[in-house]
Amino acid sequence: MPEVRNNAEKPVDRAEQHSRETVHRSRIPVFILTGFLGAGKSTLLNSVLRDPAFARTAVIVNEFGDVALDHDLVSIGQTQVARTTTGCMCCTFGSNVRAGLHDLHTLAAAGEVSFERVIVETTGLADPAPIINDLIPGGSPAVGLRDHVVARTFELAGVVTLVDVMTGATSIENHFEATKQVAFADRIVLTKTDLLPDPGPSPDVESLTAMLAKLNPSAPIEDRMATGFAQGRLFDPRAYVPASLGDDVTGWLALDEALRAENANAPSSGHDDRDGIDRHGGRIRAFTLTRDDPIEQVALDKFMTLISAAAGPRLLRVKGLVNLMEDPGRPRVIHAVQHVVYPTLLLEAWPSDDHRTRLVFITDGVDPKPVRQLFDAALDNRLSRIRRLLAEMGEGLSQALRLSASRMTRNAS
Ligand SMILES: Nc1nc2c(ncn2[C@@H]2O[C@H](COP(=O)(O)OP(=O)(O)OP(=O)(O)O)[C@@H](O)[C@H]2O)c(=O)[nH]1
Repeated sequence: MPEVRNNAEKPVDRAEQHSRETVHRSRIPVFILTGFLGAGKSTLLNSVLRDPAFARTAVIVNEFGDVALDHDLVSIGQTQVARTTTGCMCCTFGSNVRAGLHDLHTLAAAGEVSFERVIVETTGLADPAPIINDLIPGGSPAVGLRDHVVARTFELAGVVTLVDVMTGATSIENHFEATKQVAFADRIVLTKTDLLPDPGPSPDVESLTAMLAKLNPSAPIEDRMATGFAQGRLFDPRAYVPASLGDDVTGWLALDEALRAENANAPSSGHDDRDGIDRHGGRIRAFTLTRDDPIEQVALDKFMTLISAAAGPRLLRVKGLVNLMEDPGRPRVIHAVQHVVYPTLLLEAWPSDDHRTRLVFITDGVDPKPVRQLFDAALDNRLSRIRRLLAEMGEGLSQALRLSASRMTRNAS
């Protein structure tokens, strides 16, 4: 197990002090739980929600793309309440975190629910700036009664960022969203240290920790797998003070406001294009593969192996519920994060009436069409078609890689 130290003594003391203060708050604390795709947000959230101390917790889960799956994968207890929002929260104009909070407030005012904290799980691709701006005094201006109600009722109390030790460094190097998630954190948690090949100090984790400390010198860094790690403490109410996180953070918040103001003033083309800002550079795609009939385990395994070999790190995330022919009453949950395919989990029952196989893909520059074709060919065991598609995908992907490399070279010169 790597030794992960708190990287800055003074700010840790300050953060601890905030946590210990008995603050009589008039507003409900809201925590942002973020981290790049597959970092382990839902896993940690599920674990926290099982703690009786978190019985009065409301959850907002935001998902990239149109198909919500996390609401089936985040298990809430009887007294907890969850809301799912689809469409990337950071790209939605006037981010819909305020809409979600207002919805919770309305339910609470009607006496239908009661909660003492809210945890917002962002998409793995979220740029935290617009979400934070919607929740802090002096951030995005309140437009209308709804925003005023939210500002009077809720306050941002912390930003917890998870970093996967297997893929964290690559994600930070390749995706600016991952960098910003780290920089905006007031708590950082390393996940998946149990997957490291050797117990004991790891040079990779040490260099990742140094990278994180450089991006964010004040947030304490903890290891989710370390003895004594207290996940509940991550959600101790405290004051979230962006200015204490450095100039980059305050600059990004200001830039976000300017971007939103510019977008709001842009003339409408009639296509409602002011509804959102694509902050992910147009390359990131989310799509879903579905199958009505149960599928064979062997076909599923074949497809997952082929697609992860063909698309490699451009396959940012796959998650899904699978209806297996061998055991149709109990869905399998599958997860892949970049090149890492995780062991399949078994659910004892379907979480809803929808028993179709649904696989959500988030990719970087990978066209959905050949992925769909490969899925169909693998499930129907059409070997010659699989071979042809793989050859075409290989060529298509290497062309895409060459293009983006030449674009990067042009931009750099
Ligand atoms: N071994 C190990 N696996 C983990 C850990 N945390 C998460 N996982 C696994 O990593 C995969 C992704 O975890 P999730 O919790 O779904 O990740 P996420 O951040 O919610 O994913 P997105 O919402 O898609 O960004 C799942 O297979 C988890 O079981 C960990 O600390 N150790």
